[in-house]
Amino acid sequence: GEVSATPEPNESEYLSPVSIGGQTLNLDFDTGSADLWVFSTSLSSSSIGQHAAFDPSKSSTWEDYPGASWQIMYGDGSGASGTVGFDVVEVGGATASRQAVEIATKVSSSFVSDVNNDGLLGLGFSKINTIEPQPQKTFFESVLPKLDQPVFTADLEDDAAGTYEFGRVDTTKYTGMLHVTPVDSSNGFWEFASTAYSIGGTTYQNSGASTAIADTGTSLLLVDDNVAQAFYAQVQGSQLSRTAGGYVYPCSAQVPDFGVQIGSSGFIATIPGSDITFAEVGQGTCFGGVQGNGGGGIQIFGDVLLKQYFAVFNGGNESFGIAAK
Ligand SMILES: N#Cc1c(N)n[nH]c1N1CCCC1
Repeated sequence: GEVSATPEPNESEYLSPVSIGGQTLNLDFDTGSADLWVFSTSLSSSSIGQHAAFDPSKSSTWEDYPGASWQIMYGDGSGASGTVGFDVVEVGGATASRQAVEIATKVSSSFVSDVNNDGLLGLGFSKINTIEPQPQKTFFESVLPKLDQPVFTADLEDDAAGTYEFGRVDTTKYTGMLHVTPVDSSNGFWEFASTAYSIGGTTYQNSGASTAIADTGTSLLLVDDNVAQAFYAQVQGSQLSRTAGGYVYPCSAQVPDFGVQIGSSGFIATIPGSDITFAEVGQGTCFGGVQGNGGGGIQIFGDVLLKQYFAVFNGGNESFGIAAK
C-alpha cells in the first residue's frame, strides 16, 4: 500500500500521528534509532503531564511479551526504558499487524518536557533495537514485505509540516535526479561514505571521518571536528563556546554555503549559508546548525541537511538517495 503521515514541525523533531491498538500518539520518526517506544499509563502522572499515554489495557489487540524489557540511551544523554508487547500499528495507511511496542515505565526529563512528543518510531535497522532477550523488527521492517516498493521517503520542511511516505517514491516531490548511494547497515544505521565537503563552493577532502548516517532524529549536521573548524574559520567572529555547547557567531555574520558528500560518487549536498543558523542564544549571538561530532568516526547528517532535500530510504537494496526539491 502507499501511505503518508504528515509530521508536525517542532524545532528539533518531526512528529507523525501513529495509531497503536486504536490509540493515536504523535511519535518522533527517527532513522538514527530502531526502537518504537511510547509514553504509557505505567508512567507517573507527573511524567505523563500533557503527553498522550498508551494504555495497553484499553487495546483489544494488545499481546504481552512476558519477561521482555528495553532500555535506550541516545547520544544527547536522554533515555527511556520499560516493558514490551505487540499490537496493531498503523501509519498513514500501512499496517503492521503484530508490531513490537515498547512501553515506557521510565523516561528522562527531556522527554517529559518535550510535550509534543509521545515517543519514538525508530526507522534504523533492528540490529540496534534494544529489546531483551531478543531484538524485534522496526515498523518499516514489519511492513516491508507488503509495500509496493521497499522504501520510505522523508520530505522534511523548515517550520512547515514534512511528510513520511511508505511504499512509494512520489516523483512529483523532487526535481532533477535522485543521487543514490549504497548503505552499510552493519552498525544499524543508514550509513554511507562521505569523504569530502565544500565551503563557499570550494571542495575539500575530509581527512577525518569517512562515513555519515542519515539521521532524522537529530536536528544538527555533525561533521568531523576538523571540518567544523575549517568551516567556522570562514565565519567572522565565530568561536567554540563551551557554555553554548558548540560554535556560535554574531547573528549578523556572513555564513558561507556548506556542502557534504553523499556517497563516493562525488555528489555534494549543499546547504545555503542563510539556512545554517540553528538558534539565537541571546545578545545577538547565534548557534550554528553545523557542529563537530566530538571525534567519533561517524558524521551525523540530521535535519539541517535533510530538510533541504527529498530523501529516499530503500530497505530492498539498502541504499539512501536524495534529490533537490
Ligand atoms: N542524540 C540523539 C539522537 C540521534 N542521533 N538520533 N536520534 C536522537 N534522539 C532521538 C530522541 C532523543 C535524541
